[in-house]
Amino acid sequence: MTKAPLVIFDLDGTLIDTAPDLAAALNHCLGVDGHEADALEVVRPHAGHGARAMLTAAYERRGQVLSEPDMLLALDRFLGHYEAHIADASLPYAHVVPAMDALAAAGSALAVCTNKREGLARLLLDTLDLSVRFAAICGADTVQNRKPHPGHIEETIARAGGSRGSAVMIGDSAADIEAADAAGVPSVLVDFGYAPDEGARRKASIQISDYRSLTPKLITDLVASRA
Ligand SMILES: O=C(O)COP(=O)(O)O
Ligand SMILES: [Mg+2]
Repeated sequence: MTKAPLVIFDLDGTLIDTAPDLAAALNHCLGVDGHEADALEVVRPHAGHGARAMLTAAYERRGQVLSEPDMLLALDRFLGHYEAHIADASLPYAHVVPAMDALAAAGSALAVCTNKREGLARLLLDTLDLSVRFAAICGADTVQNRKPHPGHIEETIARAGGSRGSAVMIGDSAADIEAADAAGVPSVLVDFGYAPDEGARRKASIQISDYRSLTPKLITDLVASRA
């Protein structure tokens, strides 16, 4: 029997616009070190690559390289602030909640596959009252190898009780699209996320600019294209 479609969402830059709270955590660290805050638009392109990448880029902009011990201290400070303010300003992208409602009503299961730590992903989704929608929430530390490794998507599918032949990955970055490609799963690139590079655009099965395009028919067509 063919399984119901499983729609797997990346989190940062795909399902939730987390950049404002990530930028606030970064600016907290910069402030402690006596630096001026960065504007959200400067930080946004780095927001999908994790705290270490955001800190590295911010100090690079100031001509500085943090030593590993200083980086570990900054990471601790960043994550402490972020956890305490995880959904002060983070919100689901426009139209994604009705799109998930329609997918679920049409029989699709939903899951999250994120390079955020699972605990932070769950805290964010709990705070926004979204966790119950997902058959699985699979973070970077849930698996041995995170995206772009295909194992991250394969483990998400297994935990959600889905199958590779009926799964579709929705993401905003090359890591999402490459992981899907390597797992043999069709992918949808959202072009409003944090890091849609050229390679991701080429490799994605399709691109969307608006969640009103993410219909049950689009998902069944993508699944059928791999059958
Ligand atoms: O936190 C990160 O590194 C990126 O998270 P994402 O995989 O949900 O975009
Ligand atoms: Mg992302």
